Amino acid sequence: MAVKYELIKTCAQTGARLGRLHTPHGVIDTPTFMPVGTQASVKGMSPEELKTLGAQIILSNTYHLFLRPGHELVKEAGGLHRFMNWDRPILTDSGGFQVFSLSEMRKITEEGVQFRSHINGDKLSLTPESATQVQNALGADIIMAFDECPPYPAEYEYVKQSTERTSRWAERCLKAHSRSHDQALFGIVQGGMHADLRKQSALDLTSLDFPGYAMGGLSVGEPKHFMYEMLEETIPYLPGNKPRYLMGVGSPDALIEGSIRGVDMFDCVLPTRIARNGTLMTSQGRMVVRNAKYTNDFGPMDPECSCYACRNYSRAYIRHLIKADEMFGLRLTTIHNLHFLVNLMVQVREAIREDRLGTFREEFFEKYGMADN
Ligand SMILES: CNc1nc2c(CCNCC3CCCC3)c3nc(N)[nH]c(=O)c3cc2[nH]1
Repeated sequence: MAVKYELIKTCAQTGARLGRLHTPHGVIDTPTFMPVGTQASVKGMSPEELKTLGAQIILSNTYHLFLRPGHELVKEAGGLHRFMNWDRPILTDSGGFQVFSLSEMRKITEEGVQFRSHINGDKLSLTPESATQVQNALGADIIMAFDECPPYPAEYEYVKQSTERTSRWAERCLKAHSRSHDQALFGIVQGGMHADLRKQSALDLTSLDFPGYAMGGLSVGEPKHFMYEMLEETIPYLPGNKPRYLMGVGSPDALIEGSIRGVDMFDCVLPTRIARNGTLMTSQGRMVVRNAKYTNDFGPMDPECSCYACRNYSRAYIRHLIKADEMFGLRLTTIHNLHFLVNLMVQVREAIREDRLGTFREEFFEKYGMADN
């Protein structure tokens, strides 16, 4: 088994678990937050900086790399690890979600999805087979089944048909997956906001015995309590000895709430995306450093943070760089936000080890000010 999940312990206070995910490119401590590098780069970050802030695995994406530069080129370069000089684990998403969030003119059939490139308008298609073959060529350690993420809200009947088709697609991915690359193919549970469809999807996928399972179709605009309810309706039907990945989730409160419910892996573009407009996640809650009130503030962005940006630069300096549209400003805010979430998961793992994640949740929410996150 190329990718193996080792359950270390379950938190006595909650349903959270401490684990280690062994992959051909190294070990990942779980629960883990995975920085997103959509186009084979975590925007503005070097691999060395990512390692310094503690990233153990990063994400990339089939849809984007299929369109540009093309998976054959990445394969010719020796695969994604060589191409981007990242020698730790990589996970690639299968592209289905991005087709729907990025491209126009798309058409979905039993065969797969037809769409126009958002870059040059070319007519393209992705199927369970081709999405799997692209990911095999890219060479990530963990690859995702090709699925449809139903829109939210959506009619029950639509979600039912879509979820059943996603289960048929998952079987086709398994058949197309070439095992020569030592990669692990994870299944993706769908089912919208319907407990019965979530259960059926989980049963369909676990009958195919994947090495890991993602929960998709969430973090699509639904109220957060719907997401948490769907986790509670799904996770009991997933095997305890396999990792669980909640796709597209990464606000601090959701990482804690998801971990409490037994999620092991998270990814989100939030920290890098909000960093690019000068919004920071700090121990005191969110802070917009470009705000005029920081003009003469010569203290660190977050007094409790030990990241490179907070140790060496002031709010006034970073505010100046962002106002002056200096690239270095966005690099510093990105370094901080990624370090904040990676470090949050270090604290979550510590709390699980010491059976106090429920208490940690209360303390964190109190300080972070669970207004908007
Ligand atoms: C933000 N919310 C959200 N994201 C979802 C995503 C994307 C997760 N992030 C992937 C990275 C971002 C670009 C490179 C890889 C989802 N992906 C899939 N395949 N299926 C979902 O149901 C699915 C559902 C998701 N919900």
